[in-house]
Amino acid sequence: MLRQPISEIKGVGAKFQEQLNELGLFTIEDLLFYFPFRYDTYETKELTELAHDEKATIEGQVASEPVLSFFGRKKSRLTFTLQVGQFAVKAVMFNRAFAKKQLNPGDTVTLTGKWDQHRLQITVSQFKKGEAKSQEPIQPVYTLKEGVTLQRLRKVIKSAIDEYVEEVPELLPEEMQLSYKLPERPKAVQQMHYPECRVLLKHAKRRFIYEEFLIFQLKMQLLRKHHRESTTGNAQGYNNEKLTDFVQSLPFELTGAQKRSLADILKDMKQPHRMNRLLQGDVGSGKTAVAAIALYASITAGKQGSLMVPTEILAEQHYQSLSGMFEGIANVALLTGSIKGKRRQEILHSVENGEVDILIGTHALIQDEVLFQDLGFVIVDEQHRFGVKQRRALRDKGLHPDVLFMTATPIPRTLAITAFGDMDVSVIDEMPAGRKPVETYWVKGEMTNRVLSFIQKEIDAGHQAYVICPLIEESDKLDIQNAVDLYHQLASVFEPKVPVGLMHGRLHNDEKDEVMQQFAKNETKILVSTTVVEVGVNVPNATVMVIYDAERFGLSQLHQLRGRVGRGSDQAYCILLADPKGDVGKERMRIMTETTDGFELSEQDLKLRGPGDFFGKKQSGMPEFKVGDMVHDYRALETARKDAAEIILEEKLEQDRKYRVLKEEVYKDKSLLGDVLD
Ligand SMILES: Nc1ncnc2c1ncn2[C@@H]1O[C@H](COP(=O)(O)OP(=O)(O)OP(=O)(O)O)[C@@H](O)[C@H]1O
Repeated sequence: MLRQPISEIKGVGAKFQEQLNELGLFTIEDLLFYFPFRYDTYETKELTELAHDEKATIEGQVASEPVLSFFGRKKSRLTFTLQVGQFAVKAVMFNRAFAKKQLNPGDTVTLTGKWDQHRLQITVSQFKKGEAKSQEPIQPVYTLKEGVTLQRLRKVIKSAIDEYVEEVPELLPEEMQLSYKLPERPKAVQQMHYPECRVLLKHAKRRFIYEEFLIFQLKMQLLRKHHRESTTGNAQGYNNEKLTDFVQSLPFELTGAQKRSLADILKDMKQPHRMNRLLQGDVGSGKTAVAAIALYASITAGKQGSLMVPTEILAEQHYQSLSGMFEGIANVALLTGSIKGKRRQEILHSVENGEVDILIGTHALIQDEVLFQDLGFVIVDEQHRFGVKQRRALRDKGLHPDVLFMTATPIPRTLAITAFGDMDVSVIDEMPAGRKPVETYWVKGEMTNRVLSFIQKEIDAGHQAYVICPLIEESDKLDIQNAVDLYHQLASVFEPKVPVGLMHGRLHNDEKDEVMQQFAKNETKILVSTTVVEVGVNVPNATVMVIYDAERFGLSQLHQLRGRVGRGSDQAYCILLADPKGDVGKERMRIMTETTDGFELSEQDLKLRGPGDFFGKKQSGMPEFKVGDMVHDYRALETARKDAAEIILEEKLEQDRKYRVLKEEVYKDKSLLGDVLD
């Protein structure tokens, strides 16, 4: 019955039906689940608690004879004084001349309207004689379209509820409803539209938030399961002994979190299905170390591995460090867009004939000409910078390579489990021992000289510094000009005693290599750079990070930049040079100085910017929820995720009749039925 068209409802004629259709409302069910986006409450408050310029409801006694005046054509204004406790409030009503007769001095009335705190004035949009208590306290407000007024929509929804709400099917089995104390579905629908009180509304919302998240999680996890079962993958029989030797040869002991992540990865490798895992960890937490070990494991299984990174600088850096690590035990090669001609052909050839064990590179790795002999393992660093297509292209090069995505961007867990609900996630939530949090200071532009002498002091102590110049998004030309200017400026202050290097995106690759090498070898002491050093660059001797015009960066980016220092055991410093104008800018600077925890920071960033902005709109691919909010309702999201996992593990949708309705709802999504994965 709920699937019947809206026209079945009394009072919905052809025209109204069309207008409702434009709102996406076709069936009675659509209408019942067209929830308000906001609720207006007409609960009275003390005058002192009212917010200026906001809607308010007040109750008081008419204290003066209402004065009616006319202006324009047919327009009128009615004013009177309302005594509210000890305050005399001026009430103004437009175009309600009729009300003059109804309002007599001494009458108790309840007025709703826009409150002007400064003038103690209310511009009335609704009035009612009598005390506030007799008013309906909570009013639903819906998204509307031309021709559909709020009153009309409320009325039709009311009719739909009166006649059909009992037919709304219960999706959740009783045990679930009971354990979370969720109201029954038909009752909850009713409360969403016509809440009797705040508490009941809250429970109704809670119910739909959970339900929405649960269905979403079930879909994501079913996709993941399907993905596993339908891909053959390869069980990689790595050599445990060799692996242990390798881990022991590292100059440090793995942290507990690194060990746990590694165990997750190795377990996936052994499974016959394809690994699809996200390795997430704060900057400098040691993801690359884990990746290297995993790559080695794959090599001991007789496969080739590949590491794909977002910038050439990073590719070069990983190439240097992995070549060192694997010296004598594996053959590492580098392939980037700038390696051309004969050298390129040679590399391509040795990748194809299996001489190369590990290929490191940028997007160049996914080009058609690159063929592997037997690609078993692919690591994609900074995954959200790669499109889905690119990831797939690389994956398709091997038979069924295991894929590990790494991200240094501290995606809040809430978002990770939502956005990547179809992946397994390992988190490195522990820093290597001996790390000291980076001390962060926010200083005004006028203090630049003091900052420069601080840099000098650190250099005297044997350390090095990064100086990041502002990023100008619209123009990387200007960006580079900035870097060049700043470089000259600093060189004139520090050189020749203290050599300064310059890095930016427009440099030739050979030049980039050289600049980076000089800095890594401590030949240059200060590196002036644009944000190209943002990700992954690892020079543990650098202890100072100065960021010019820091207010132009988002929190996550500042954190990434800051992560370039504090990678060794020496105390490191991050200095934010900023003169933010707005509150958000100031707030960002304050947060940066207060926390070095990337996860906390990104949660804060999310609050300041909203989820859409977090990954950048285009890349976001974030699901949209009707009732739930991923940030505020993250606990419900977590619970739903766990419950969904259990339901799937125990095959309740298939086996348990109590889950039949839920199953139908989940499988309404056609993508779960066809072969549409990846
Ligand atoms: N368990 C450990 N103990 C001590 N040092 C470690 C440990 N693991 C990694 N390191 C060192 O810490 C530094 C950062 O590690 P790594 O580059 O693996 O981090 P990351 O998470 O990849 O960093 P980023 O996100 O910034 O790229 C490196 O110099 C590395 O050698």
